[in-house]
Amino acid sequence: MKVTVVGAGAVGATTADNIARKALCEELALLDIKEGIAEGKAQDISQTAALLGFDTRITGSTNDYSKTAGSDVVVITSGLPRKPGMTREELIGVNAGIVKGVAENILQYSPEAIIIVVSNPMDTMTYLALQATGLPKNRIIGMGGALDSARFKYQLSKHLGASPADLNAIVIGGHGDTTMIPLIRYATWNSIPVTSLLSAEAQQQIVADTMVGGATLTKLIGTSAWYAPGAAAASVVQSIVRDEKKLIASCVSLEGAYGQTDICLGVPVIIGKTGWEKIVDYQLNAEEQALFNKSADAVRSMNDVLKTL
Ligand SMILES: NC(=O)C1=CN([C@@H]2O[C@H](COP(=O)(O)OP(=O)(O)OC[C@H]3O[C@@H](n4cnc5c(N)ncnc54)[C@H](O)[C@@H]3O)[C@@H](O)[C@H]2O)C=CC1
Ligand SMILES: O=C([O-])CC(=O)C(=O)O
Repeated sequence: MKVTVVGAGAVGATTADNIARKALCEELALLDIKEGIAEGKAQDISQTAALLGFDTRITGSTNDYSKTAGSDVVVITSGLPRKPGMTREELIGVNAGIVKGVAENILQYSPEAIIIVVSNPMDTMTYLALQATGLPKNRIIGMGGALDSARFKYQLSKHLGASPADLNAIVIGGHGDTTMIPLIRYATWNSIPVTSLLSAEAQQQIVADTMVGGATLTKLIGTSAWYAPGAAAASVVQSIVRDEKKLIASCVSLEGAYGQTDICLGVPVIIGKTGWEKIVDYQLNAEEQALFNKSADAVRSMNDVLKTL
């Protein structure tokens, strides 16, 4: 099994580190456009092998796509992160060109790869990757829901004084400050609905804090987060390479599911060795469906911006 991570910055390197620690593949290729960074980080992560006990062979290259040849899974993290005060959507102008170019280069050397898109604005970048590569829709997965659902569990765990591992909770919709939909009605602690354990006020606070999870960290750190994003991207890789068939909220092409077409948006999907294998219908109520439609409208207007670039 071979995995490539494009972009050896904060998120890309953390994704690679998680993949290596878990020995998810035999070969791991890191690639970046900036001279030396992928080679350096590949060496640095490789030097943890003796300490952590993994055998994954890790290579780094400066924009040499031949080194990525034959990858089964490719994670695209290349592109600008936001600064405090910015939205993810403001990154579209620079990141669209980067993601399109990277996706095309990847395809030349790894025509069978499953592509995981991380770069922001992620929903639109996933749509762009699908259009640019023309790959079957099941092989393009946008990573956002895995991270947002983990953040939702973090917020719930704080309010409940519970272990995040005892929580089941999912965020669908767009990966944006105002487009995310934490499905609190479906969230449970050890199978008990959290709605029966938390006040209405606490529930509202948890949903609101989850939605601005990325913005909150960007303000604190000065650039956007990488530990949870890297772990989340690696969890999607894991479900593919181990054919786990985990249910992970992910941004995928919708052709009627959840009432939407011609868009990539976050929905619960089963992820296995062929990519995203099926969409699970959570039977949204009228209020949730209205939020989903609003989220789709916002993402669709970002997708329209692609035509103007
Ligand atoms: N979908 C999600 O849940 C998340 C998405 N992100 C997004 O991931 C992206 C990366 O974030 P960070 O790693 O923090 O940024 P970073 O600036 O640390 O790393 C980005 C890397 O991409 C490289 N790069 C730029 N153009 C390239 C090209 N054409 N080919 C190859 N490499 C290229 C840069 O040299 C840099 O090393 C951002 O767009 C950020 O908004 C970040 C966190 C979560
Ligand atoms: O907030 C950002 O810009 C990066 C990101 O997508 C996240 O951490 O959720």
